[in-house]
Formats: sequence, structure tokens, C-alpha cells
Amino acid sequence: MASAAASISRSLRRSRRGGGGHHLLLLARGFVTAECHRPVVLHKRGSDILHDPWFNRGTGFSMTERDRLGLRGLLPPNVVSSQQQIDRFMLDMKRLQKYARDGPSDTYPLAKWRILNRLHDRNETMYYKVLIDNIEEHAPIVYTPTVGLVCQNYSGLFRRPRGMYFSAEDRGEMMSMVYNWPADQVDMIVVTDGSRILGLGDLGVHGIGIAIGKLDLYVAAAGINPQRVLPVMIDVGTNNEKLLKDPLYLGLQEHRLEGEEYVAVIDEFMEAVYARWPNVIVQFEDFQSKWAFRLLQRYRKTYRMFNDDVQGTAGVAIAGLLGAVRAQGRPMLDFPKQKIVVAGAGSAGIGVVNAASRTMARMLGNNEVAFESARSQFWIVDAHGLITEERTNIDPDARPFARRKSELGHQGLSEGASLIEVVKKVKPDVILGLSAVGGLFSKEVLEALKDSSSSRPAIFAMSNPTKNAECTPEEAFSILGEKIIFASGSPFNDVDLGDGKLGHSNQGNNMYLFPGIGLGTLLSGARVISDGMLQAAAERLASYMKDEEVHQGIVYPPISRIRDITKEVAAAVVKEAVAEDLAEGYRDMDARELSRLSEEETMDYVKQNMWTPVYPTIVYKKD
Ligand SMILES: NC(=O)C1=CN([C@@H]2O[C@H](COP(=O)(O)OP(=O)(O)OC[C@H]3O[C@@H](n4cnc5c(N)ncnc54)[C@H](O)[C@@H]3O)[C@@H](O)[C@H]2O)C=CC1
Ligand SMILES: CC(=O)C(=O)O
Ligand SMILES: [Mg+2]
Repeated sequence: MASAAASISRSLRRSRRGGGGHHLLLLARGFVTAECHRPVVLHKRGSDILHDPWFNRGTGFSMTERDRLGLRGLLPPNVVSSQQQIDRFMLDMKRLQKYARDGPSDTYPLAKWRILNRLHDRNETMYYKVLIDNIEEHAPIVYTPTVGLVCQNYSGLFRRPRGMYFSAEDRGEMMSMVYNWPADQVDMIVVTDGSRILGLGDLGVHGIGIAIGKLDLYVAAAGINPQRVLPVMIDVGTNNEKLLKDPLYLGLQEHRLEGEEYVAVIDEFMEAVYARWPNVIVQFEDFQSKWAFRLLQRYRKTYRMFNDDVQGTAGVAIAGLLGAVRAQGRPMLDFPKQKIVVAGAGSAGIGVVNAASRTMARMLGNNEVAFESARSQFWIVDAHGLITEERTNIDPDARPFARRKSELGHQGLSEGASLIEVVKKVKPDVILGLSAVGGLFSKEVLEALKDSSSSRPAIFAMSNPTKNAECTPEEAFSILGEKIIFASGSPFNDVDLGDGKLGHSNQGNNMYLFPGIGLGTLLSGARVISDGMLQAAAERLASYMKDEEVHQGIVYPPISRIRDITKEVAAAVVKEAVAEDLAEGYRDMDARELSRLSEEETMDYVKQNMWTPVYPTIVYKKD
């Protein structure tokens, strides 16, 4: 043994000197193991390996290695060769060079994202301090619009995994895989299947970026402890043909699972995460509409979960619509008189119409007549035009809002009428876009809105990211003048209207609600997230804005106030959970004590439980 070792070390010395012939000969005969091929004995597992630059090989770990080392789920599912890893890295470098040479480009926001991401990997406390202290500057980088660009370029940007990946190949394994995640406590999961990322379509496994971005806001706005958040990608394949052919794609290269097979994967994931973390809250994000509604109905009575695109967006839209009523100098109770044209009948559009019509109906007495009256205030236009009862194959989620045959004649409208026709005939108070079609609110549509019956017509161009906005604030203000209310899903600058006047550009994005919904649910210990809790959140956001602000056309707070508004939204959610007898308490605060808290005390309780980025005292303790 000793002489073999001596022989290897002699060979190695020779090889360093350039005379390794004898050693190579021995290797070829199978007598010795090359130094680099010797097994390495590791005293760590799971994410500790991924954080160790000496042992980490990222996506290069084979499936058996992933199982042996407790890595299953901690990496994107596609196992790639070291050459592919190098190709991916070089492609990213070349893209940067090309951008630098050819500009203008998206390089600048992507470079900012890279810098922030590196800080995130190095020092979470400092990362969140930087994010919170400069939220106005950095939210558009970690969130919309840049997060969309990040997802589109994810294979090049990918450095270190963040979050968990559950793939169709992991069926039967999820219950054990969840234990590969290093944290014993997880409060908040944001999960996506990557099928509709912002308005960018199916980005497959690269959609994990949106879950990471949303959780950044959970930490920054709601003060959820960053050690207790978990971004999740469920990879059931992709129908994006480009990704299916891309050798550098990080996900499963097969078409998406459908039907019962798909549902079985999501069921297994839900059972697994709730088995390990029974109190976790799961936010569903950017699932294509057909699954968004079905999964929400499937889980909302059993688990503490909600769908941000359906329910968060609805609440934010309602708050903005109520602001638009107030901006006209009318009481909020006049909301049921507003005529609203919605472009887009997906998860977001139908979610808004559902919740907004329920708000109207409540104001009108909450009976059948009230619901019918509320319904008749909405006109929904999708890719095939106005949705009416006459449509064949009507989407069941849109059916309740299809215009009735009896209404069509006297309005001079018919099935499939174009958006411009609808705006001309209806003369709506509001046009609201959740279509993912940039520029849909064309010059003609905006011109037609000049005949709106409102003194202050409202334009909500809510699609993301920026290029998908139905119109820009410049377009809206230049055609319709200074009186309008304008909101967009991604941020735009205010518009200089001359004479020292500014056209205010609001950001109407579910970021004003989802962090507070999650935090309020956590701190109330509510078993489920009820419609009442969501309504309370929306009403709190609406009433947060002062009369002076709404009269100036400011219907949403600036993002610099997001931590404060989130605290208030969370307190409203806690109060409602208590009122509905859903609250079970959190830590030392049991349900009975929660119910005794005044509004002010509830707000204090929320504030006390928000994490802030300060370095804690660290104490060393031997195992
Ligand atoms: N601002 C915010 O907080 C939020 C914005 N969104 C945005 O909403 C958009 C839509 O999301 P989903 O509803 O989930 O997508 P989706 O793809 O399910 O729905 C899009 C809808 O737009 C319709 N549409 C397509 N072309 C149209 C046209 N020319 N005219 C009228 N309608 C047309 C489609 O028929 C479909 O009904 C995305 O861009 C997303 O980023 C979604 C959630 C929140
Ligand atoms: C904001 C958001 O959730 C979306 O665009 O999908
Ligand atoms: Mg979304």
C-alpha cells in the first residue's frame, strides 16, 4: 500500500515536471486511480454543498448524486454536462459583449439585477437593507419589468440555485424531497409552473424568477423573515417550442402534462409542503388561466393559499376603481353606477370582474337583483371581441359576465364586437386592460373614450411588463387631457403636461396587496384565506389614499410607502380573520387575545412582527 502511494506521488511529481508517461501507463492498466478521480469524502449534504465552491457543480450533479447528497429539488431538473455549463456561461458573456457594442439594450437593468443578485447570494441582511432603503429604484429591477427580462434570460443568468424545483420526474418523491430544504420553518411559499410569466407567456422552468421576485417583496414590504421564504417552481414541462429545442434550457424538455396527470403533480406538491410545514401560506403565481381558477377552487377551502393573479389583482383593481370614483368628487357608494370595459378575460381580467361586481352588489344590498345590476356594469372583450351569451364554447369562468342577448340590441352591439366599437357605444367610465397586448388601447380607442360619461375617465393599462401595457401615460394624457386617472401594471414616470402640471402615473399592481394578505394571514393564523379577508385588504388600500391625493389623480400610494401600506393591509386582514372566526393565533398571541386588540394595537402587533434587516448578535455553540 505504502509503496503504491509512493509510486503515485513519484508519478505525480514526474507529471508536474511533464514526465507523466509511466503514471498514465499505470492508469491505463487500471492499477491506480488518478488524483482527480479519487472519491472525495464529504461531511456535508444538501444546500451546504451548493454553497461550497470546492464541491459545487450546480446543474452538473447527476440524478443519483442528487439523491445520494440530498440535493433533489434544490436544482433545476435538467442535468447538464460540464461542456453545456461552459457554453451557457460563455453565451451569457457574449450577450453582454454584444449589448455593450450594439446598445441601446436591456443590459443596464440586467446588470443591476446581477449586482443585486450577487449581493443576495453573499449577504442577505445587506441585500434587503439596500432593497428596502432604495425600494423605488430597485423594485423595478427585482420585480416588474426587469424580472420578466431576467426570466427570459434565465439560463444565462443562472449562477446559484434559489428555491426548490419539483418536476414531473419527481412524482412519488416529493414527500421526502421537501426535507432537502434546509429551513425547519417556512412561512411563505410562492409557487409557479412557469406557464404564463407576466405577459410573456410560457417560460417554463425559467419562470422561477417571478417567485423569487415576489418573495423579495414579501421580505421588503411585509417584513417576512427571509430565512422563512421559499420560491418554488413546479416543472411539468413547457409548451414553448423555442425552449424545447434550446440545448441550454434548464428544465424538462417535454410538453406540459395535462389533465389528471398535471393535477396529481400539484396535489403531491401541496401534500408534501403542508406535511413538513403545516402552517405555511402558499401563493400561486402566474399559472395559465385554465389552471389558475381550477387550482384555486380545488385548494382554497383546505389550505392557507390564494392566487395572486386572480385575487390580489382583483383587490388592487377595486381599490383603484374606488379611487377613480372619489376622484370624480363622488362617494364610493356610487361605484355600482360605473360602466367598466375590461379587455382580457384571463385569470386577471375575470378575477377583477368577479370581485368588483361582488363589491358593487354588496353596496346595492347583496341580493339577486343587486348581483344582476352589478353584472350589467361590465363589458368584457377578449381576443375574439365582446363576450356575449351568443358565443359558442364560452369559457365557463367568463359565462356569468357574458352580455345578455336582450341587452345587445338596444346598445347596438353584437357578439365579438371590437374594443373600439364597445368603447364608442358604451361610453364607459373606465377601460381596464389585462390582455397582455401592448398598445391595445390605441389612439382610436383613446379618442373614443373622449365621449365617456365620466368627468374623469380612468384608464388602467395593467398588463406587464412595460411593453405589454395597453397604452403609455403619455398616450393617454396627450389624447384625453389632464383630467384622466391613469394606472399601469409596471412603473412609468409622471407626464409633464406643461404649465407646471403633472399627469400622475399610478402603478396599479398586486404588489400593494399580496404582501399584506400573506402577512395578515400568517399573524392571524387564519386557517384559510376568505373572500372577506381579501375584501378587507382591498378596502384598506382604497381608504389609505387621502381625498387631496385622489383629487390629484393619485389612486395608489408611491412604492416608497409600501411597507407602511402593507402593515395596514395586514392589520385589516387580521381583524377580518378574527371577525370571521378563522383566526387561530400566531406564536404567543392566541385567537382570544387577538380578538381583544383594538385597531391601533393590531397595527402595533403587525409592526412588531415585521422583520427588519439588522445584523443579529451571533453566539457560537458547540454541537
Ligand atoms: N397589474 C397587475 O397587478 C397584474 C397584471 N397582470 C397582467 O395581466 C395580463 C393578463 O394576465 P392573464 O389574465 O393571466 O393572462 P391570459 O393570457 O390568461 O389572458 C389574456 C386575455 O387577454 C385576451 N386578449 C388577447 N388579445 C386580446 C385583444 N386583442 N383584445 C382584447 N383581449 C385580448 C385573451 O383572450 C385572454 O382572455 C398579463 O400581462 C399580466 O402580466 C396579471 C396579474 C396582475
Ligand atoms: C403583477 C403580476 O402578478 C403579473 O403581471 O402577473
Ligand atoms: Mg402574476
